Amino acid sequence: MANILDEIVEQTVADLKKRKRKVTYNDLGNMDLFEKPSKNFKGALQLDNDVAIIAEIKKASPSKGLIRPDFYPKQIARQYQDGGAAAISVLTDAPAFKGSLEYLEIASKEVDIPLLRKDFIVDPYQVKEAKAYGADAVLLIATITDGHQLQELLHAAKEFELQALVECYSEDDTEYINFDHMDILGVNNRDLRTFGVDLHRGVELLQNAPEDMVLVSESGLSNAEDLQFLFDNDIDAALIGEYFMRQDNPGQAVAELKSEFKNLITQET
Ligand SMILES: O=C(O)c1ccccc1NCC(=O)[C@H](O)[C@H](O)COP(=O)(O)O
Repeated sequence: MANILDEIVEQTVADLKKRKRKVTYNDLGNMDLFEKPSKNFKGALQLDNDVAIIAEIKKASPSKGLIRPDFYPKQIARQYQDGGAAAISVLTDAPAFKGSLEYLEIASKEVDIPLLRKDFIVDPYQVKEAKAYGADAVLLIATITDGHQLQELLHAAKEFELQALVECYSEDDTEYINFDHMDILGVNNRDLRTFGVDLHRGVELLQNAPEDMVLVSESGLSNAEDLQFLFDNDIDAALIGEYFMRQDNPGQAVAELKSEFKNLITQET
């Protein structure tokens, strides 16, 4: 059955054709940020006695429409860093999320914490593009690639010194992927047919991962109890977009969430 990802990928492939005509694969290597040394995204997610927060710059989404009308990516990136985010995810898909590669570039020039390009990556060109616009890591969605394509994209990430967060949606994905060539695994808690989120299902799926994998829970997270649940299940990081983007000061919201979570786990021990 076709789902929202099929529609997004179809659009991505069409847009990609146009972008490749404007900026060739070789041209990407001549862009200023291409030479910027990559930061350690994976290392930033491995905190002692804590759940790392990957805060997302997200203007809109297919499930919620426009989320943040007053949208200033430079300010948001700075606030996220000041609020204690371990890393920032930047949505660069334009048609479905009103994102842009420019937001990635802006964030890269503003902050020192690692940046994840969150998009629907199906072509090594997009991996090189991520590097050229200042990303330190890329999101690779297992569901929209076959095993061979995923390996090709992981290889491209390695070539451009980017780390990869491989995202799964269901058991079908975790069953076919080859864990040998990856070290950060995410599960998206969102059901692509209903857009409902189920944190427990996501955490259950992450329990199947090899022991040394860095684990990320994505979508629908919004409070300290959610983080506590992840912490109790040995999940390393939480990727949070909408909740922060709906707050007046997204960075302050990161700081408050971190502090509430700390209080909770202090009570627990
Ligand atoms: O956000 C959506 O509506 C969406 C729909 C279909 C595919 C992906 C989608 N979102 C991308 C993401 O994975 C989220 O932006 C990210 O995990 C943060 O989620 P949230 O905290 O719920 O904004």
